[in-house]
Amino acid sequence: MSYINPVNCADRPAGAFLAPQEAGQTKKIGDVILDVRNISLRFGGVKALTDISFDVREHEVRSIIGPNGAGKSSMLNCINGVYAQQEGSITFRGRTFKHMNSRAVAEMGIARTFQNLALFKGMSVIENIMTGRNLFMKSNLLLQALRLGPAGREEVRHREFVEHIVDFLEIQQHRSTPVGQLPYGLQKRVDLGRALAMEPKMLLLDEPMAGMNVEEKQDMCRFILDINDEFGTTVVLIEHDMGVVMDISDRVVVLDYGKKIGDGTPDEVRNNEDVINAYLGNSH
Ligand SMILES: Nc1ncnc2c1ncn2[C@@H]1O[C@H](COP(=O)(O)OP(=O)(O)OP(=O)(O)O)[C@@H](O)[C@H]1O
Repeated sequence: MSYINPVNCADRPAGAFLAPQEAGQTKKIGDVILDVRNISLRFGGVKALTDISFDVREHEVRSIIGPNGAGKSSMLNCINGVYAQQEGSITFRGRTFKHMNSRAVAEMGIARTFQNLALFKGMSVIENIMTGRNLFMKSNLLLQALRLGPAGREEVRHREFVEHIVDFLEIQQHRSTPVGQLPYGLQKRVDLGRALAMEPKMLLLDEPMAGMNVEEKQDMCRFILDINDEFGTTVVLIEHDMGVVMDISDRVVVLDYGKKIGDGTPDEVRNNEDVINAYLGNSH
C-alpha cells in the first residue's frame, strides 16, 4: 500500500525515465486484446468497482491510476480471476468470460506481478523463476522430483528458458541466492522474471516500482519497455509515480472511489479537470 505523492515527482522532467532514443519513439499499436465491460465488484457494503469499462490494445502500455482504495488492484484481480465481479464481462483475445480461475487465465496468456511480492524467500532466484514454468510442465510431480526420463529433459529445456530471463533481467550474479537475501528492488525484478517465465501475451504489473529508489525505478522502466518492445508483450500497469506513468504509458485509465473518472493519453489525462481535482492536483 505504498503511495508516492505525485506532487513529489513534479520536478522531474518528462522523459526522465527514458533513454533519449526511447523518448518520443513511435510504435505500432494493434487491435483490442482486452475488453473490460461494465465491471461492478462489491465486498458486502463496499463498492470496490462500479460499472467500469475500458479496453487495452495489443502492444500498449496501459496504466491504471488513482488514489489509495480507488479499486486498481481489485480491477487486476477481476481480470486475472482472483476476484469474481458481480456484474460485467471480460473479453481477452476474442474470448469472453465472466469469471475464470487464475490458472485458466494464465493459460490464456495473462501473467501478473503482485504489490506484495509473492515469492518463495528461502528459494533461489532460479527456483523462483522456475515456478513460472509450472504451467508448461507436462510430466507428473514424482518424475519431476526424481528428474527421470522425459521429466529430466523437460526440466533442462525449462531451465534454459529461465536462464535467458535471468540474463535479460541482469540478475546473473544472484541466480543461486535465496530471494529473501536480495535487496527489495532485485526481489521485484525476480517477481517480474517469474511472470515472464509464463510467456504471457499480457503482463499485469501491480506497483512494480513501489519502494524503489530512482535508479531502481529507471532500471525497472527500462525492463518494462524492453519487454513491451522486444517481446511485443502488452502491459497493464498500476503505478503511483506519475513521472513513470506519464513517461511510459500509451494510455491511462483513472479510477476514484471505484468509478472511472478519466481515460486517454497521458496528455489528455493530465489535463482532465476531474482527474486533477481527485488525484493529480494542480502541479500537472
Ligand atoms: N478482499 C477484500 N475484502 C474487502 N474489501 C476489499 C477487498 N479487496 C479490496 N477491498 C476494498 O475495495 C476497495 C478498493 O481496494 P483496492 O485495493 O482495489 O484499491 P487500490 O486502488 O488498489 O488501492 P492501493 O493504491 O492502496 O493499493 C477498498 O475500499 C478496499 O478496502
